[in-house]
Amino acid sequence: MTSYQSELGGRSNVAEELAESQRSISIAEFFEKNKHMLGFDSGARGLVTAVKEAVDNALDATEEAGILPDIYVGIKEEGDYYRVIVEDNGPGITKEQLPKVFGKLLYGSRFHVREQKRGQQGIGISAAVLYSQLTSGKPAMITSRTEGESAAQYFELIIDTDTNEPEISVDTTTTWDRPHGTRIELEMEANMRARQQLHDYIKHTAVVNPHARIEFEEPREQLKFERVTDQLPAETEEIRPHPHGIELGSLIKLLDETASHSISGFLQDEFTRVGQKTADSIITAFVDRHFGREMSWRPPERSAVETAVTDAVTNKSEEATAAFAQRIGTVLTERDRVAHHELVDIVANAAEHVRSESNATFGTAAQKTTAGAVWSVLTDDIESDLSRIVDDTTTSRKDAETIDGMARRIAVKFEDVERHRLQKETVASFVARAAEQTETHDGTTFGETAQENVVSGIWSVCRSVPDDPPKVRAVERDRDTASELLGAMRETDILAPPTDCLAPITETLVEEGLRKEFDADFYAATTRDAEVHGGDPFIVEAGIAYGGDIKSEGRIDVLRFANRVPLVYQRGACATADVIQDINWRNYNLDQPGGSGTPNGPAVVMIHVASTNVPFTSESKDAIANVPEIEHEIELALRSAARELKRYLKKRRTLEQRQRKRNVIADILPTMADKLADMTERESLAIEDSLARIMNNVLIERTVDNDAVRLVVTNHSDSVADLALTDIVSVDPGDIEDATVVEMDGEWFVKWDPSVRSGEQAVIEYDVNGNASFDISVEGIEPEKLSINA
Ligand SMILES: Nc1ncnc2c1ncn2[C@@H]1O[C@H](COP(=O)(O)OP(=O)(O)OP(=O)(O)O)[C@@H](O)[C@H]1O
Repeated sequence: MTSYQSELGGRSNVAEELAESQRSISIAEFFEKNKHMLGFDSGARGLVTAVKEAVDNALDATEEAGILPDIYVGIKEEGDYYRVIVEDNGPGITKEQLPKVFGKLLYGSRFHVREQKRGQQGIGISAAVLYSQLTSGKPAMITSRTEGESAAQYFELIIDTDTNEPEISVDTTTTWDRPHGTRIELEMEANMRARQQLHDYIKHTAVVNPHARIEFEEPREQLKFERVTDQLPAETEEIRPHPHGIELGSLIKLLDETASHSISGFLQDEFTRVGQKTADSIITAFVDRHFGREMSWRPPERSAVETAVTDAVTNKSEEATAAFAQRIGTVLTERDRVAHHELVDIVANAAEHVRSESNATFGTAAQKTTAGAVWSVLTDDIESDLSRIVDDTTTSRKDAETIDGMARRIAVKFEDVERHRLQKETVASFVARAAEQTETHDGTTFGETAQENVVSGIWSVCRSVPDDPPKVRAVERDRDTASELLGAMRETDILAPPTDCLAPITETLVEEGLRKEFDADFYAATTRDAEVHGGDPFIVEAGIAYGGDIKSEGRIDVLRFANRVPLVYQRGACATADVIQDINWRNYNLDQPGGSGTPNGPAVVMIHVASTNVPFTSESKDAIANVPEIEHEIELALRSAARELKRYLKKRRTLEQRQRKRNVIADILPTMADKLADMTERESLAIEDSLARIMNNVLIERTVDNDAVRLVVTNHSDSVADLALTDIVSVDPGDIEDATVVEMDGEWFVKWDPSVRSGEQAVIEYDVNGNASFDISVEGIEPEKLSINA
């Protein structure tokens, strides 16, 4: 860079020279220099990112069109380069859109849409095109066919980085065996060092997209994932922003763009979950913030009110004045408290009342004078009113002197407040100042909680004013007013956003996905209810697989997904990692050396965040940002799945203890039985029967007497046993009462599902002709709780 340091003193020249070298930077130029931001920081990573961007788009496009995805991913070595091919059976892209979709960064259909999609930014696939042209010098080759078109479009293009526009070198038609869809071929400088991540991405994509058929071919390996369901994910709906999640800048932009004039219309038109009632509540809170509320005071004696009115009114007959004064006195003193605007109303209504009764008129000027006079009486002794509020709202016993001191000091501050109309912060500042003065002058502290209580006490008797809220244009023009509206929106209770814009994987499929991928002993899954962050709804799901073939050494594996896309990089920078490390996994019976960090053991944890806008840490969408609302939900989802794991592990431990006990008894019992038989010269005991009784087990016994077979279930446990028994018999047992018999390949499957209560027996009997063999299997009970003598 040119140095201007020697040109001391000639600052204006430096500025001019600098000005000459300043020019705008095209987005494509920017990303050309900052490839890492988009996940193209190395050849190994570039390959994974290119595949990921193209496959995510393929899945989005097919699902949007209601088509079950059929995707081919190929990676081929081409001399020093690699060629990435991704093909889908989606709706295809029109000839007009195609060059921009692939040849222009920040061009896409999802950026402005509040709906759960894999793609968000309109940058992914064009970034892959940019990376490919940068490293290989070759254009992107794209084939696309829309439904019903006789031929497919074929384009070769690069991105002109100066203009961020596509530069088309080939534009022709071609034949293609797919009736509709898109195929993209990119050549790039790359290597297969990230083979593991690539495989993980493809495998895990298949896990959370069981409706997709994915074929994957790379130089060394070929993988095929058949679809396991014909059910497309639930269709998602686009939604408007939620009032709780919007920022001030976005609110002002919406105010600028809306066609509504009133705030009520604006709120109902532009936001989700805002109907007339919610809009009214927001507006009340907005008016409170914008105009303030008016303090209401306890009415004085009726006679004082009447005297004030009589003294204030001139030029009216005595009779009419008395009627006017009486009316005001009656209505006012019937009220618990009265604020300034209420007083004005009371006076106006009294004037109307007197006019209808006696034809005497009290015009606007008379009403104003009257209201002024009554207001003086009403606010004559606000100190004792405030004293009562301070006393009622402070729980710890403050002495009367402190209470009165506070009340007196707050009351003084009302003197300068017109109509006693003020914002809550002003009330708070009055109270804080009064507390300060009380401490200085009386030496008594009035703590923060006590101050807050007094503020709430005063604010709760302040009345909302009837003024109309400002119109949309006025709010949009004034940042402070817009901020007041935003505060009101955030403070109002509003239903959580609808979730039809989200398509969670669902508990069943999370569990099934884990089953497909891991041979474990135990699985648990949770799908949380929707929550909001930044105006966008989101749902967190979590799953745990434990035991079985999962490796037990080292840290547990964590599978992360965002909008059904596996996240394979930046594990440590992800909100999921922070949440996992902060949980005390020892509480859930997992090994966690030192009591913090990722736990050890034979477990895999899966976390899915679905949102209309997943907050990623960067444009490469590798890691979820630390948004507190999302972290909280991740924690709750994980804890819920972990609780099930804990229950399972506890039960397993109990069963293991039970098994150990059984083994010990089973060792001793035969010896004891033999000894006893010897001594008593009786037949030896049926060991299994005794064992079952000692262990409180369910006992299954078969006896065969000549051809008669008797199968008995005795329940020694203290709960009902619902069993599913299958006895495979080598000869035809004929029909059996209470059981079904199915013949298969010369064997008879006797199926019996007895439900046996504690302490009871169930029996079936059948005949076999000749020498039969039996093989029994039992389901519906843990093996540790079962004794079989059959
Ligand atoms: N295979 C495809 N079939 C149909 N349309 C596609 C396909 N690939 C991309 N598109 C269209 O091109 C647009 C741009 O895709 P791109 O990958 O650049 O961005 P995105 O998917 O919207 O967001 P992100 O940058 O987060 O990936 C998409 O929004 C979509 O409208």
